[in-house]
Amino acid sequence: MALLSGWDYNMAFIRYGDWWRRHMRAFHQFFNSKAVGAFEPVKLKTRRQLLRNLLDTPENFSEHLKYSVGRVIMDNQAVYAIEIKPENDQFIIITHLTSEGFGRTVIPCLWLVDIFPILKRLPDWLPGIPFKNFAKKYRDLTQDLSNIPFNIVKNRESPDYSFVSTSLERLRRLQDFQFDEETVIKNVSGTAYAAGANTVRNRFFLSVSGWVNVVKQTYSAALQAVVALILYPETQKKLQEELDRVLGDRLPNLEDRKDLPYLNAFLAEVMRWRPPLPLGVPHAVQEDDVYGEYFIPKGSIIIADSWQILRDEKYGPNPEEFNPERFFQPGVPWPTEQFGFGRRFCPGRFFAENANFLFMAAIFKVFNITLKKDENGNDIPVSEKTIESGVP
Ligand code: HEM
Repeated sequence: MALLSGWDYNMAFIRYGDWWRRHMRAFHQFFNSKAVGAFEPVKLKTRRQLLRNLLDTPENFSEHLKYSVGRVIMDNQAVYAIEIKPENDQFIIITHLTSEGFGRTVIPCLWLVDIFPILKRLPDWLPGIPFKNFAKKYRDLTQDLSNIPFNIVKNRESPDYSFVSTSLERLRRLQDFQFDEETVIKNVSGTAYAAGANTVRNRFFLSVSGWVNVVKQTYSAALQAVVALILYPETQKKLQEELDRVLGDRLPNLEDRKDLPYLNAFLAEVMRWRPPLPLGVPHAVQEDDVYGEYFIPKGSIIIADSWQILRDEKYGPNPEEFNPERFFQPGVPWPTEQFGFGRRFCPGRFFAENANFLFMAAIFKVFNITLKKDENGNDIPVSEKTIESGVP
């Protein structure tokens, strides 16, 4: 379904092999644990704007966050070096529209065509085939998401400092390169742009009451952090106590991360408690395989149940309870399964974790997060059951 909806350039859907390895190499150059430090200035600039926006219109929390991550990816010295307008920007709107489609595309077994690929041969003119209509609705938009910004940068007269620009410039100087190298650059930038934006937008559908329901169908690690603070208010006190003690009056930067153990444990617990992709990305085995007493025939779809794995007893008792302190118990590991497994393990995790830290730490430092009031001044409660689908 992902390929039918135009996501063929997204690395998560490229089959393992040489073509995928070339993408991964290009991606790592820019997003490895050291290289992502280069994003810090643009993240800090974006954060200032985010805090101002939150102060002015806190009820638009979700919108502001979505804009901020989009801006970090698009901005100078990042992927494209394209300035984002403060409101109604076409590049942010397009991520918003495509991520709605992406969310439904990756839900395992939602589409019959994922189980019986032969169905894709059905002609487009046959009426009443939901997957054809869905794919048609999103295909052009999904392709625009990658093509439009790439072509803007490619057609610039002088190079800038973005990933796309420096990679194209390097290519021009090389005497000997593979003819499709430009496609790799386009695909990698398109993947980073889509993945960055989708980190913030939920891939599943939410129904929460309270002030977080201003934008329904939205979730993110950040939004789940807010839900956790509302449901477990004592956590907010501990976070703010640590931030005030360590930082005094200033806002945190990446250097401070090592001195904020409670905040780190809090962010890890948000990912364990409400992983953004509860069932990961489905994969298919390329060869017959045997696991324990199971024979797995070539072509079988494998779905990693990250939601359940993150509830394993190795994370301590009461897995449904939100408890950052579980990571201070001896032998309890830091969670990783929210980022997938093996060689397809998420390569954007360093970027995502840094952005999450910088944005969340600053928000908790300067704001108190409370429930929205109804017209009589009473708190509107938030339901703990925030994810309606995509969870086993
Ligand atoms: C909280 C944030 C994020 C989470 C929880 C997350 C999670 C995941 C998961 C579960 C996968 C599939 C892994 C597998 O198949 O086993 C994945 C793949 C991927 N992610 Fe992320 N991701 C996040 C943010 C990002 C960001 C910000 C980027 C880019 C800047 C990114 C880039 C990618 C790419 C390129 C892949 C495909 C890797 C491959 O082809 O093997 N991710 N991510």
